[in-house]
Parts: sequence; structure tokens; C-alpha cells
Amino acid sequence: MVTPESSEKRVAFKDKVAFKGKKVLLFDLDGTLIDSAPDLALAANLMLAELQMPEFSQEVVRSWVGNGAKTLVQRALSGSIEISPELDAGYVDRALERFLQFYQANVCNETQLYEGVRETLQRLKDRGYKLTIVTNKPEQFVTPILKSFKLNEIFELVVAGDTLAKKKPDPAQLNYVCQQLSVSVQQCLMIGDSKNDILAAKAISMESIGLTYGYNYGESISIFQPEIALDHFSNILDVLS
Ligand SMILES: O=C(O)COP(=O)(O)O
Ligand SMILES: [Mg+2]
Repeated sequence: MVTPESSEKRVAFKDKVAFKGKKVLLFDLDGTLIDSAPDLALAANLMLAELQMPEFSQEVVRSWVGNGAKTLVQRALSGSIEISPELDAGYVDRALERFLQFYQANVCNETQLYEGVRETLQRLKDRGYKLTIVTNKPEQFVTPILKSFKLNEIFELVVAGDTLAKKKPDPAQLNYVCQQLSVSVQQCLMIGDSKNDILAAKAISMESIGLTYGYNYGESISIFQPEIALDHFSNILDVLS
């Protein structure tokens, strides 16, 4: 869906490059490069079934993705995006262990790259940009997914949800990319589908692109005011030189 705000910005940026001086692109993974919701929902429902708890549709699980595996498990056990304060920590840990096992076994069953992702990444790399991943997904899943899509070589750096002590919306992972690749915040651009991506970027005044097709808890990404909101991954080529 094109919101009035994103249409206006699209018109403003039409026929000209919107982002200048960028060297490094930071891509979110789930909901940006890959649609992983079917496999996340499967793993969550296998865990819930084992615990004899109600299962949820893929659409509902999709709206719980974005803050890493543990939060997803807590939301599934609560049956809501709001985590129940009554959840026992030991129970959550045991459920999480099972979720991780089920997800590991099904990490790339139905997960798909969004349309245009492979070609667009290659064209951006050919234009000289360094490509990186900044995801809240645990590292143990990121590597097999990238390998299964033969995308492990295209990224200069992968920062996963458990690489550092903090994850998005905290900007620590974004700062880490700047340090590791010796670039300034202004030379970087965060590209993601969720408010976590946009808020992390804003926290350090990094510019960002919001993608409208991913998982943002059922809300429009434009609300969080990325510099621009795009409906298709390949539109990134239009706003970068
Ligand atoms: O694993 C998640 O919760 C979301 O991961 P993402 O940061 O790649 O969207
Ligand atoms: Mg995401």
C-alpha cells in the first residue's frame, strides 16, 4: 500500500538520487530480504503443540516477528504481542530451546527471498556499495539462510541479534558496522521493514529507507518517518546513484 506520505516523497525523489555519499548499506533480514514468517510460524506452532497450547495463523505470527527469537516465543506463549507478566522465566527458556530446535530443522523450508532482492543486491554491489546485514535474528540461523540462498559471499559483514549485547532498536549494531568498516554514520544507510530499523537509525542520525511490504506489527512504516518509504526492494536502485 502506498501511503500519501510515501507517494509524496516518491514524487519529490523521482528522477533524482535521494541519498548522496553513501558507501555502506545496512540491510535488515526478516521482512526485508526474506519472507521467513512461514517457517517461524511452523516452529512456533510445533513448540505450542508440544506444550498443548493454542496454535496461531501465519498472519498472527508474522505480526510478532521483529525483536528476536526469545520475544517471539514469549509472545506466542502469551498469545499476544503484549508479553504476559505471569510467564515463568524457566518455562520460557525451555520453550525457547524447543523453538530453536524446531526452527533449526526448518529454517529454509518455505522461506523465500522477496522479488528483486538478488538482482538488486548484485547491482548495488556492482555500483560499489558495501553490503551488510543488521538483523535481530540469532546468528545460528542467519548463516544457513544466507548460504541456502547463495548470498553469503555478497555481504561484507553480518551483525546478528546475538552478535552484541544489544539489538535494534538500540543502535549498537549500526555503530558496530561503522566501526568495523571505518565509515561515518553519514556514509551509511539503514534499509528495513520495521520500526526497530528506523528507530535504531534515528537514534544515531543515520538515514533510513522503510520498506512497506514486510512485518511492522501491522503498522505502516511511514509512521516512523524513514527518509523514504518504498514498496518494492528494487526501488532502492532508483534512490541510490
Ligand atoms: O528475528 C527477528 O525477530 C527479526 O529479525 P530482523 O531484525 O531481521 O527483522
Ligand atoms: Mg525486519
